[in-house]
Amino acid sequence: MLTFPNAKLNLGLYVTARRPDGFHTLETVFVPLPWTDALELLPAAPGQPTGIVLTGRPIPGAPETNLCLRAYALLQADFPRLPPVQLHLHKVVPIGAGLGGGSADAAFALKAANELFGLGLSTEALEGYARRLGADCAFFIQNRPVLAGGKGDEFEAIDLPLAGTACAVVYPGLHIGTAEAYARVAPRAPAHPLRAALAGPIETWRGTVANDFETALAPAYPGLAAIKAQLYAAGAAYASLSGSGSALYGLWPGRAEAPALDWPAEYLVWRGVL
Ligand SMILES: C[C@](O)(CO)[C@H](O)COP(=O)(O)OP(=O)(O)OC[C@H]1O[C@@H](n2ccc(N)nc2=O)[C@H](O)[C@@H]1O
Ligand SMILES: Nc1ncnc2c1ncn2[C@@H]1O[C@H](COP(=O)(O)OP(=O)(O)OP(=O)(O)O)[C@@H](O)[C@H]1O
Repeated sequence: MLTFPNAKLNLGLYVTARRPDGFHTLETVFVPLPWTDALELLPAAPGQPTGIVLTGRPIPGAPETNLCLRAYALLQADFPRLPPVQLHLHKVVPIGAGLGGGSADAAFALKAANELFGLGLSTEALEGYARRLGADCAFFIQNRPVLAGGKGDEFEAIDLPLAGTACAVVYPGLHIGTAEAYARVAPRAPAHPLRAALAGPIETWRGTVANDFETALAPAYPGLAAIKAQLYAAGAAYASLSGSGSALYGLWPGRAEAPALDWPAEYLVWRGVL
């Protein structure tokens, strides 16, 4: 079975408190971003153990630690008759970008195994497995816009005026580790509750919708603010860091496509429509 795990963007992100277990509570909105990896899951050849072939963008760490294998191992612990599988992950989405790429791969591996082997797991059950793999991971099970609370894994539906909005995502080649980014944030209550702020036209979000990681990361990564300024200079109605960075995005409602800007050659840029 061939799937295309997509990335996500965060619209607003408030780190509201530090929890006793070291994680943080969030208020954020997740939206799917159609920048995708490719992930194939097939029964392994007879006599072969479970394995993964990795192509595309290099992934730090040993292949055995890949989140897709960890996802399949979780299912095998509860379904001992699941056969060995051969996974092929072609990595496209940048890593350490705040785009949730690794989490998406793991969630899509769970969904593919559920379907291929007829496990009959409900959406809630799949989200339960996903939560054990990463805070972001459960979002990718339903993969539709949500207002998220808790660790970023408790969801409420939200309607957003985004359909047809042109978008550019800019990854400046900096790998910002998620734990490192959280360690730099001072938790606080949101200045503007997110659901109400996002109910306004996109043009108003600049004054009302913020990502707490932007200020927290600014001293160590001064180049991020310059990218955001370039997106606004190019006419974006709204621009922000996604998640814990280092990718930033701009939104151009009512335009067929985002402008092609003159970014340094080492940057990765995705342009498309949400
Ligand atoms: C920054 C976001 O992308 C926003 O959507 C996510 O919160 C990150 O979620 P994720 O990559 O799935 O994170 P995990 O793999 O679960 O956790 C990585 C590390 O990030 C920190 N972490 C993560 C999520 C959270 N709510 N609080 C945290 O403090 C913890 O130090 C944790 O050890
Ligand atoms: N399939 C995968 N894709 C990406 N990273 C993976 C994968 N499996 C395991 N990893 C590990 O997870 C780390 C990336 O996690 P990190 O949280 O920084 O980035 P991300 O998952 O790409 O997106 P985000 O920054 O939004 O969480 C990598 O350094 C790598 O060691």
